[in-house]
Amino acid sequence: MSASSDSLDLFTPVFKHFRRLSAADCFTQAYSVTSHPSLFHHCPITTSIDLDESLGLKPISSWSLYSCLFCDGLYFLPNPFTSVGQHQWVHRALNDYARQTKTSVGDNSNNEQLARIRWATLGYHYDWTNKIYKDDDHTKMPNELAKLCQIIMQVISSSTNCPMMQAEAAIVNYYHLNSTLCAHTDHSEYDALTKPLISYSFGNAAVFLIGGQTKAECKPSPILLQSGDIILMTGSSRLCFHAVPRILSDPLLKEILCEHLDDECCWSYIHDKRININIRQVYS
Ligand SMILES: O=C(O)CCC(=O)C(=O)O
Ligand SMILES: [Fe+2]
Repeated sequence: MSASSDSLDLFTPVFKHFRRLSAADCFTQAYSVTSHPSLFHHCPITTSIDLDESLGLKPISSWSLYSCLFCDGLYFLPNPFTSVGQHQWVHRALNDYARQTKTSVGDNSNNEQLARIRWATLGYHYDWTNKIYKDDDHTKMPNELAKLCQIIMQVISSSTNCPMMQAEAAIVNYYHLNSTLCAHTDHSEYDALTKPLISYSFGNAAVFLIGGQTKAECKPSPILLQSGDIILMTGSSRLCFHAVPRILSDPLLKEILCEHLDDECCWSYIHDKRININIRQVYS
């Protein structure tokens, strides 16, 4: 008897493929603008905004924005951060976000717990057990994170037909080199289909897989995410299955953060980790 289309899983075999692949082959097989230019469509940026220095961004005139031709509604903004900026965001994720809020290792992480931390939540806290947000479980969204989200949204939505979004909840994911994130969809936000989700990567590289709204719809596509890269999921991509099968030690990381190697604490953490910060609007 053949598998019904509902039970057909085109996602897991690709996840397993990238789990097993050599790091060198992951770097070449996962899509980037340089390795697979025909899969990315350049979207000219038409806006100019004065940037607050605390955001650690390069001038907008130097950014390149792409829509991903392999996934409708997915946008890719290769690293718009300065190396000082990337360091600042890693520093905030470790020294502020991991210590002040709810995390996988309790509310007040010390240095030993920091090594074990897997996630932190900010703004409306995600309840992982019940897969909901509660309107009475909320801490302040850090100002600089809300500001960063607003600038990125303004640039992308003025250059595409992507709607704006308010930063109401953030999940910070802390990955070791052998960590994975299983296939899932992010559908707990009230207006998930019309409010985009922004996702920032810092530290080592990752293979990010994005497929269809069911695992049977299509094979997932692999994207290479490196330090500073931003993706935005809107439209139909917002509800697509995605996963991180692989974290890759990035030989360029030392060079990117080299000016800041005197910050021993940050480097000793990030040299074999990846940090992902993703931002959502919870309520409509
Ligand atoms: O680490 C990533 O790039 C993805 C994280 C993610 O999908 C999530 O937290 O929902
Ligand atoms: Fe997700």
